Amino acid sequence: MAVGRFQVVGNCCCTTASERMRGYAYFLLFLVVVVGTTICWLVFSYDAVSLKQVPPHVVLNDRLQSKQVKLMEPVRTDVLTVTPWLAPIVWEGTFDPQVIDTAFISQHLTIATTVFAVGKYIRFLRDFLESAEKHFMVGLDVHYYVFTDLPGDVPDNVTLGVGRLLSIVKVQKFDRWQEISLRRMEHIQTAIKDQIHREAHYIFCMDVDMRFHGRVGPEALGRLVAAIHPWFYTYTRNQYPYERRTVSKAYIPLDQGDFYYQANIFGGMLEDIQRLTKTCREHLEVDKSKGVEAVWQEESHLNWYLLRNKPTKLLSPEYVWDDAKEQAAKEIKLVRFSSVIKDKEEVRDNL
Ligand SMILES: CC(=O)N[C@H]1[C@@H](OP(=O)(O)OP(=O)(O)OC[C@H]2O[C@@H](n3ccc(=O)[nH]c3=O)[C@H](O)[C@@H]2O)O[C@H](CO)[C@H](O)[C@@H]1O
Ligand SMILES: [Mn+2]
Repeated sequence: MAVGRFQVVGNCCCTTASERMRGYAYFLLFLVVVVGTTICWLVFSYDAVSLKQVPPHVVLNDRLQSKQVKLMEPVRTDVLTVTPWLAPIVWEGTFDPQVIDTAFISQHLTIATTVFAVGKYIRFLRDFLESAEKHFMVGLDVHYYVFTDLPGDVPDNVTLGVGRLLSIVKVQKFDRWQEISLRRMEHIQTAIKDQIHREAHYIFCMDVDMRFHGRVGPEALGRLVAAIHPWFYTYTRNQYPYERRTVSKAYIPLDQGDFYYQANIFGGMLEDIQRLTKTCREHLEVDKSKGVEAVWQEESHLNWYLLRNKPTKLLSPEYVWDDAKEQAAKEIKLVRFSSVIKDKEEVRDNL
């Protein structure tokens, strides 16, 4: 009896406990669904409302006097001006600066511009900024984000135009220049997420050892914008300096590739550059965990990304020339932005 009573009591207890357990499980499930839905809603609605909206169309005043375009008279016959996926390639002569300015300047756009000046590279910053003030997105609001380990050395007497401002973001200095260069993807991604997505419509990310010589205006704006490297544009794809080791996430086989893009300038809308920097950062981390560094660091990963995510606008080598190229080729009617010649051994801590 005692055993039976225990059994009865035991069974009775078991039934009650399992019902209670089931009830508890349902409650937990309900809680997970409610909390999960709320978090998803918060994340997605936050992104949707916080990203600055860009007006979708070019709106022009019909009284603007612009030269008539003629369908049978192409403006450039010496170079490719559109890709097979119908993205324009911007060259001198392919756009009317007045039309572009009229269309964009009235939209009150803010262009975030990231530039890293870490260690001795701080010496390039003044020329970069002064020349940018003369030629970069003139008439638009520009917010420079200077990433540096030396905030006190950022020149404080560069005169910025109306609507243009500069913020300093302190970063640590890594020993190897390659690490400083490739870590930019991580810093840019974090900065977009934490701050820039609320403040700007577009973002451009640039090297600091550069100088503007000519107009780089809103003709360069687009969802995803990349510049064609000035050294390799006559090469065949199997000669491009892509990463060729299969062990790297940046690997591109010899029979693939559109253009070789230079990482000195890329940009676009915040959402697009957020995705690009996140992917490159993750791939750089995977490589690092395997002890691999792509041949041209973040530039190799950028090229991998742009092969799968085609740029919506391409900048011709006018937009990323190199002072070390002795003579500009005849197809380059105007050098707009160019790498300065630097003493690599002097400015870098390692080879
Ligand atoms: C001709 C050539 O060799 N080009 C490659 C080289 O470009 P670059 O020679 O243009 O690289 P770089 O020395 O300019 O470094 C890239 C950028 O990182 C920042 N920085 C770098 C080092 C440093 O100590 N402090 C600092 O602030 C700075 O903004 C600089 O402009 O390397 C790049 C990055 O991997 C790309 O692979 C380029 O294709
Ligand atoms: Mn550079």
